[in-house]
Amino acid sequence: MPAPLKWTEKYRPATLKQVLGNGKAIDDLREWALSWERSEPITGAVILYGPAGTGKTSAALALAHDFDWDYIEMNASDARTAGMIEKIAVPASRSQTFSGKPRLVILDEADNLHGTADRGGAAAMLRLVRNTLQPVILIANEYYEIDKSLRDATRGIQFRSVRSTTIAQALRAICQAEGIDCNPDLLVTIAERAGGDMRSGINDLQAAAEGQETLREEDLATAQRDVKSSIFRVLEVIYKGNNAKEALEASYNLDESPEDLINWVDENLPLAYSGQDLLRGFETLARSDIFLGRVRRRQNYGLWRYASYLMTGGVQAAKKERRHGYVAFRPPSLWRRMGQTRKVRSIRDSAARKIGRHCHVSLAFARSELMDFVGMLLKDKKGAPQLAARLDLTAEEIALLMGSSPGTKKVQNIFEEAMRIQSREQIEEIELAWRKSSQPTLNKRSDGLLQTLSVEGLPDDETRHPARAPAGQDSQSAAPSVHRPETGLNGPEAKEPGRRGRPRKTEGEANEGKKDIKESTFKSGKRQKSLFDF
Ligand SMILES: Nc1ncnc2c1ncn2[C@@H]1O[C@H](COP(=O)(O)OP(=O)(O)OP(=O)(O)O)[C@@H](O)[C@H]1O
Repeated sequence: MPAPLKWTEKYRPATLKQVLGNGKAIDDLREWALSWERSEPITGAVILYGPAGTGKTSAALALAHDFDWDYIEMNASDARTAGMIEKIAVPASRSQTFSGKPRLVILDEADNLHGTADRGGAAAMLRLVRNTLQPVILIANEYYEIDKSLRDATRGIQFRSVRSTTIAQALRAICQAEGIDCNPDLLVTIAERAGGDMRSGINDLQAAAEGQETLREEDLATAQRDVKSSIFRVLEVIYKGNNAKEALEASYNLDESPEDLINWVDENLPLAYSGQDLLRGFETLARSDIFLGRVRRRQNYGLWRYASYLMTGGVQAAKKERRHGYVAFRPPSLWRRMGQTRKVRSIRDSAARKIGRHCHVSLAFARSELMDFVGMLLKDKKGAPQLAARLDLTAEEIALLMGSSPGTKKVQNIFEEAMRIQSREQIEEIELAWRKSSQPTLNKRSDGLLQTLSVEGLPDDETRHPARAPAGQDSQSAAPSVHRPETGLNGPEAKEPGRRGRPRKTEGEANEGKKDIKESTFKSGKRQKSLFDF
């Protein structure tokens, strides 16, 4: 059964007028857009910043709708940010649309670059906003987490928490649309609890009211209790309760997979148990881990059930001695350690994946046998850019393979030259496609021609062009969405439920996006020079 549509998506404002509150921010945004319409832009880019759930992303999307602009949207916090900004957002920001109207470039989570120490991404974003020929909107929660140079090059527009009366008004409208009879006092309670976060208010209302004819106080209380079913409460039930079924059921409401939950139980077991209880507890946990291993090896998720029984009810049953007193639970230290090296590991794996794909060997083989070899090849000044272009390496990957830092001139030169090689190849492909085409005039039947070109005309060299690469693990997450007003792709289904910020795309959606990128590339065919003029 498909997951029910989140009300936050169902009722996402379609126009700027529908974005409630933050009148000054909306006026500033509109004024900036009008300056672009007059071709006298106040600034190339603006940063919409402020607390979560206050309508920043909605306002950016609504702006594109109101002005009938194409838009391309990317999540800037992705590990491959620098490369994707250079390859997708920069060309999009420097090329004209077929209609001649501006194309809005939206980069969500622009402040997360700093957190992931992605200096390459920050530098790419700075280049983007300084050289853009198209309007760019950066979205962030923390203005001061964004590099100062980036702040100086843009205009900041602040979004503030939404007033509870405004949230209550939105909740009332949703209740009416859903045909639910809602007591206004209850709506005010939900709105006040939301603390200025409209998304949170709408989510709370949905949790309490969906499927009901009338919203009652008890529904609200139950929904609140469910929300509070946090990992700490589940740990409490496991270690302190004496009903195995209850321990298992408590874990059902958690937003954690058994793979994550076992780390929590493992970390906190020595804090909660001692002596023989601790020994038995770890024995049970070890058995649970065996099932998790089988799930991973066989991809048989049915076995999660046994792993979950053992790590919740099983661990609870291992306790013979009743314990009292407060235990300060803590998150798994394994995660803390892994978090410190996660970035490096993800760069290493993504480089190995690209090498493996190109050499037709497994990721493991590429990692253990070929990485050093490729590193050596990259030290050859002449061949390095060509190799980096073939493998589609990012600056971080080149640096890792060469054992240097991404900021060094050597690495930057290879990366930039590789980008130029890729761009040249793209132009050649486009020219080839044009030559192949039997209908060279754009004016007549241009849409059909563009369709033909984008679907059939291009040789599909997946390895060189990540925008067209097969939706592997990494390309999936970084794939941007390109939208044209007439395609109607910007519907509510575009966002994955339950995820903050922009959605990760499914394979199908990512491929859809890639086809659109091709189309919009061709739509700007008239201005190919600027499109590839890095
Ligand atoms: N000002 C608003 N008016 C109407 N609806 C809103 C408003 N703010 C948020 N919402 C609702 O909350 C949802 C999430 O809002 P949105 O994604 O625009 O928030 P955001 O400020 O970009 O949050 P984040 O910083 O977490 O990305 C929207 O889909 C919409 O349903």
